[in-house]
Amino acid sequence: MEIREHPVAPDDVLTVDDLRAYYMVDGYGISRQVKAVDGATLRVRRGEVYGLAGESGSGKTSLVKALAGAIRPPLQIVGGSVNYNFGGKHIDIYDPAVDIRSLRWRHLSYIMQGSMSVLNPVRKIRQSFYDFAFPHMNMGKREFWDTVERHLTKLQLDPAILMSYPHQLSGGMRQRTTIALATVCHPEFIIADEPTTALDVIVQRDVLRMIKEVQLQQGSSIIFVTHDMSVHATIADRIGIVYGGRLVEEAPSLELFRAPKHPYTTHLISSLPRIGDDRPRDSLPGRPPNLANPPSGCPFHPRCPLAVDKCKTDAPPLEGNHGESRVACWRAGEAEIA
Ligand SMILES: Nc1ncnc2c1ncn2[C@@H]1O[C@H](COP(=O)(O)OP(=O)(O)OP(=O)(O)O)[C@@H](O)[C@H]1O
Repeated sequence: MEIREHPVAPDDVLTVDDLRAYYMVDGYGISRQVKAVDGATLRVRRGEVYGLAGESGSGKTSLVKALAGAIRPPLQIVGGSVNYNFGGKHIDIYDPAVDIRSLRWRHLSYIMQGSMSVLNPVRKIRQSFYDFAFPHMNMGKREFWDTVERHLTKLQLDPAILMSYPHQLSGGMRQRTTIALATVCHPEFIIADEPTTALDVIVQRDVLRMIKEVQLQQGSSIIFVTHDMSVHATIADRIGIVYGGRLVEEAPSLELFRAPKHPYTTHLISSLPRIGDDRPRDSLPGRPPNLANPPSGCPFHPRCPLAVDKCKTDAPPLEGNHGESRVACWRAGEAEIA
């Protein structure tokens, strides 16, 4: 594996430039490209929680698969780059000389959607820890089990769960166990795709608290994916909004919630329930774009209340105009929160 000194920005753990990942689909003799990730450029800093938001089908999962090096056909990388800075070493994840398996668990942990299924249903939890984590820990068995128990205790999980079968745990416990498993090797970077989606609100809160705890204890950087903006408000330091396979806005969380600049973000925030305000919320007319045949210009223009002619022909670049925020919109900042 080629490991070079990282050339830039020592505080950035992840540097993504113009990443494009398409599904190459053949059906009835016709080939189509689904442009699920269409030119993503972003940075994630050491120790930060970067939230990725956007409605179903916008491309969040495809983007994080590309970031985790978990690409399988029909998804293909068609351009751009994904670079990590692990402990000062620069790793281009799509360099053929890089063995992604050697990065898993210790450097890069990917908690994929429905990840509770990694727990083998017919074996005790203990066995899953042994199978997945032990080979990466460089220690003897006794020290390994001591480390696992300490880790579980720190995350407020009873080590007795090691002797349970997955079906004996509630959904929330299973998800927390999966997160404990994914973090026992102290990875520098964690990608978690919708880890709280199937859980009720109370259990969701426990899982979020646990993820925050991992970040504080281990100093890991985290990309956290959810369509639920209220979860982002709880956990994310910065948020990227994905629409139609593109990043359309990015800002520190407080700034994004206080003063969203993209009309789509403004809509997402206006739809959040507010205490004492039970007025019905307007839904967004129209449907998300078909990424096999995306609209010309800005992907949001067919649904945008502010669209002008230029939006139909010219795709706006994702640009920062002040501070840390970036937005891709010709009419940035003109929509108001309802
Ligand atoms: N195996 C596949 N073949 C073809 N197209 C796909 C495939 N998987 C996903 N897509 C398409 O890629 C686009 C992005 O999907 P993706 O799952 O990344 O979105 P998402 O924002 O994560 O949505 P969700 O939250 O529902 O998972 C969608 O248009 C989807 O239909």
